[in-house]
Amino acid sequence: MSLLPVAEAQARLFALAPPLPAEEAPIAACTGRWLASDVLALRNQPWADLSAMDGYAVRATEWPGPWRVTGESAAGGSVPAPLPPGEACRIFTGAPLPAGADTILIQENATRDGDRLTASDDPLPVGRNVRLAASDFALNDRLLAAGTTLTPARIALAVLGGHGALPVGRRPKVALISTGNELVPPGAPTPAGSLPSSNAAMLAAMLAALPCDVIDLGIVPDDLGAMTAALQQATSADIIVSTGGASVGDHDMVRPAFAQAGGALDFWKIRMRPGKPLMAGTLGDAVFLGLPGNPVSAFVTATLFLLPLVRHRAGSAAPLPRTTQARLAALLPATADRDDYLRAYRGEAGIVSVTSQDSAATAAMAMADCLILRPADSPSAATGDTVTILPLMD
Ligand SMILES: Nc1nc2c(c(=O)[nH]1)N[C@H]1C(S)=C(S)[C@@H](COP(=O)(O)OP(=O)(O)OC[C@H]3O[C@@H](n4cnc5c(N)ncnc54)[C@H](O)[C@@H]3O)O[C@H]1N2
Ligand code: MOO
Repeated sequence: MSLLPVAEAQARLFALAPPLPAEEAPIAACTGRWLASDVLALRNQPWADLSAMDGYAVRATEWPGPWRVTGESAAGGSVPAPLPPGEACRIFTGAPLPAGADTILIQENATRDGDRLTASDDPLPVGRNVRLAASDFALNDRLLAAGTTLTPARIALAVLGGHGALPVGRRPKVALISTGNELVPPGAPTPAGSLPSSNAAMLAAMLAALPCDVIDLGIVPDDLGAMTAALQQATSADIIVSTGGASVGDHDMVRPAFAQAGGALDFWKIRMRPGKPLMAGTLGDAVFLGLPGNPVSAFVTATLFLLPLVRHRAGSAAPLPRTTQARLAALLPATADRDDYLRAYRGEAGIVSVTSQDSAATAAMAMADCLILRPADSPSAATGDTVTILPLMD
């Protein structure tokens, strides 16, 4: 198989399975999820012309008074009676204006003597300190579009629009499988020949930022039967992810085990560095992603494929990571025949790639807060050149 370009592999991955069915989730369970359909306003906001300040509702044309203070209007109280000419209504922030009033004189600029009121500042334009009915949004306005992620601000908007629950994509179940005879669980003793398995903990930490449920199926030895059984056990998940055993060595069991378990491989080997041995396919209703075992390769391929796949299946209309442009603080060598995803950080003087770009260099990876995207066959880049970067989650 020839090496597949990254964008093509991402498109093929999304084509393997549609977004999961929608469900109605209470607002408290919506954070970070994606809307399955448009959200319309069930009410006007504000519901009436409301005061934006504590003070007096008056007619601006009667400035500077004197007015006779008659009624009072407070948020949550009853709608005040219409305001006769020459009169003012004591009013508080968020309260409805009486009919006839059009402007709020704030109390700091008012002189009051009993029920006699005058303005002590310059005339105000009509409508000052008033929030007009439906000026934020009106009944039946489309507040949010399907496929939008529910940020805190959008949750506020939906709630003010009258919603207590929203239609969102179901949370994908993601099963993690670590493979390798050399691996021991985090924190366990590491006799010679063994090392702690870090990939599942790293992937779970990356996935914690997304609306999904992670099931860690633990460490599976480099054994065809054991790996086949682990994959079969994982088919109730929506996404199955393995790390390790993805390459061409005698102990790399993932591809044969996937075939043995009944999986249909869609692609293997991507034109990227790190991450070349990445593979994907379907196993029952689940989408399978086989990530390389090197921790840096697993990190980069999870950033470019696993997190986007979770977003896609959870209903995102824009599942790919965002990129931006930035200036280099140091030169970069020319690239070879694969796209480079260099681990880098944003320094005071610009972007700096970390010291080691080896796909097993975790100490260097831990310094990175972005990836520099360098297409295959790029010439060297000089200090001050603009490059494309992909900011990483903190
Ligand atoms: N002859 C070739 N050899 C290799 C090729 C190739 O094309 N031809 N590709 C290389 C590339 S690129 C990569 S990336 C690696 C990926 O190999 P695997 O996915 O088969 O990974 P493993 O061999 O199982 O492990 C690689 C490395 O990572 C360590 N590892 C594995 N799992 C974990 C884990 N859960 N936590 C921490 N560390 C882990 C493992 O001990 C190995 O050191 O293949 C190249 N070889
Ligand atoms: O693709 Mo491997 O991830 O280059 O080391």
